[in-house]
Amino acid sequence: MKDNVDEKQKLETLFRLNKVMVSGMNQSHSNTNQQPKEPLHSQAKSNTFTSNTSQSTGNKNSHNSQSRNEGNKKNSNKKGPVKKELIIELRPITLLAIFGVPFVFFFFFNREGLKKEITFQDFERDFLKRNLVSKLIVVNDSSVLIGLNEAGVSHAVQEHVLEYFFTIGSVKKFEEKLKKAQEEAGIPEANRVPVIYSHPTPVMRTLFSYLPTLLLVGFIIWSSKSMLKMGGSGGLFGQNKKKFKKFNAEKNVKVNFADVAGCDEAKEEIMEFVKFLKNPAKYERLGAKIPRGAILSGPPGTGKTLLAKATAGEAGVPFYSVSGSEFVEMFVGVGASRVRDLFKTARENAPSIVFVDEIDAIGKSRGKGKGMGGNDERENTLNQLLVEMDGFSTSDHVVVLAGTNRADVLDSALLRPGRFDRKVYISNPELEGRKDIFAVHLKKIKLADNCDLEDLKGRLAALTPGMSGADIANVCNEAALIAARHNEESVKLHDFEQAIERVIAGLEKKNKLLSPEEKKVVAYHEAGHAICGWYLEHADPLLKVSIVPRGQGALGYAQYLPPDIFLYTTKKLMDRMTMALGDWNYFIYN
Ligand SMILES: Nc1ncnc2c1ncn2[C@@H]1O[C@H](COP(=O)(O)OP(=O)(O)OP(=O)(O)O)[C@@H](O)[C@H]1O
Repeated sequence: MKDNVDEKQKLETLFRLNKVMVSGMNQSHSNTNQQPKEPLHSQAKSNTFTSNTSQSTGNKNSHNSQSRNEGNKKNSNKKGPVKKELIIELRPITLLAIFGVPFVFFFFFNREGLKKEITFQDFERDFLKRNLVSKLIVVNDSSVLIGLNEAGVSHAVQEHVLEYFFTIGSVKKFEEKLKKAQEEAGIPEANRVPVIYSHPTPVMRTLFSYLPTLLLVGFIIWSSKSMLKMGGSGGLFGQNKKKFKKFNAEKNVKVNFADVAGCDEAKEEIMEFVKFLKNPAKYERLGAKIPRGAILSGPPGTGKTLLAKATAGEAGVPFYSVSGSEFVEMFVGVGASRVRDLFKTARENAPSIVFVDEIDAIGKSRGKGKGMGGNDERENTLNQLLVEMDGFSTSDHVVVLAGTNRADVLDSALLRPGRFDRKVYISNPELEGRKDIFAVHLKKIKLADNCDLEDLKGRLAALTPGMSGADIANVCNEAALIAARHNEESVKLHDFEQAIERVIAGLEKKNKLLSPEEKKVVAYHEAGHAICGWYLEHADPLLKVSIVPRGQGALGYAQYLPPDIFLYTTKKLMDRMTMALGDWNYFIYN
């Protein structure tokens, strides 16, 4: 019995909640002209499809509310304090605190079970004629929700139903049927049931309509945060200063000209800048203008960066270096901004040297590749560089050096006098140059006692024709590594020879086992080269033949010592070709 009462109370509560929900729904979705602040039933009255004058409607409204109040009073007399308590509990805060979670659960998951579909005839007989209806809500022009008055609620509670509804074919027919039914029931026009038209948007549909926007906003926030984490950038639309400042700054450069060997002519050219930076007054007094900058070009590893750094070290000025490729970012304007920032810093710390490595990354001739996706951002960066170089006078005491392997592709605007007016070419070192470079790098290596430095550097220089300064530095380092691998106390000539082989031909492939037959073929092949080299008068002297596989694909190799010459006679070229084609296998197998 007690359970039954509880159940009823719960259901009544639900009715109240349902009423609040429905009234909220009406206020937001009804296609009528209701005033949102008016009580629900009086709002509804203004939407009856019976045609009344506005004055009479107002009267009817007050009449209805009055009768409703009376009804309320009667009902409250019947049910007493229970009903009053229920009304008090419907205050929003109380509602949220006490019924929030169960209500949400109940409303979303259990509502369906408490709905009851009836026919129009049922509605007419059980609700309309018994005067249980307070209003009718036509939802999406397809179904009609029955709004119950207090008596109706009691009826529904007894039936354990939260909502009654019936479906309709068309609104027009429904209206006609309702009108007829009300006439038959003898309901006076003034008391006819108000009809509200509602087109609620399902929660999920609303959510889905906002989903793309929410995803986009989420993505922007996420990418902003992750870029911030990745270092320096202030997000997708907010590149911050940190990222622009991406250049190396060395205030106290330790490298000087003694560390750069084998490029005396280049050093001489650059020396002028050093003298200017050390004593600018001497030049300015005579009205001389010192060149703004120099392009250092040449094959990779010939010491261009080293020379630029040594210039700063020699002059005792700060050195700001950046790679051309670092200017180019996916964001428009970042490159130009970095150039501005770089030059601003250099000017603030003048006298100073700015070095742009791989300047061809931004300094390529403009206009090429237009229409095929030419890189405007690169051009913007280059333009900014040109502007900056024009913008400072020699009195700024900033020298700009740039390194490139491709001076031939540079924009002519860069090379005109007043910008990079000096062009310094640094080639691979020749025998004497290699000796000097070996001397620089051998200084740092612990040599065996029986190694004479003069003799060693001569030998090594002879063994390394065509090598760049970087190759030579690599050979010295490899030799030290090999000696360490063999637990030697010092580095010997043998270690250097192994290092040179490794740098020239690649790593020895110990696992690549050749069959005796294969070894024989490789041996004949290499012997062919060797014998040609040995007997031909103008061929390069042969140094070594090996059938130990090395590197990616070589099964053996023959090493020669070509002299540092620039002109080849016909005889020399013929002998070279004979030696290259001197594959003895041909004679053996044919
Ligand atoms: N002339 C040289 N004297 C002494 N060391 C050298 C010389 N040239 C190159 N090296 C060695 O090679 C290393 C690499 O040289 P560097 O970076 O200056 O070459 P680069 O010409 O700028 O190369 P890239 O064109 O690839 O930028 C140097 O750190 C140095 O150890």
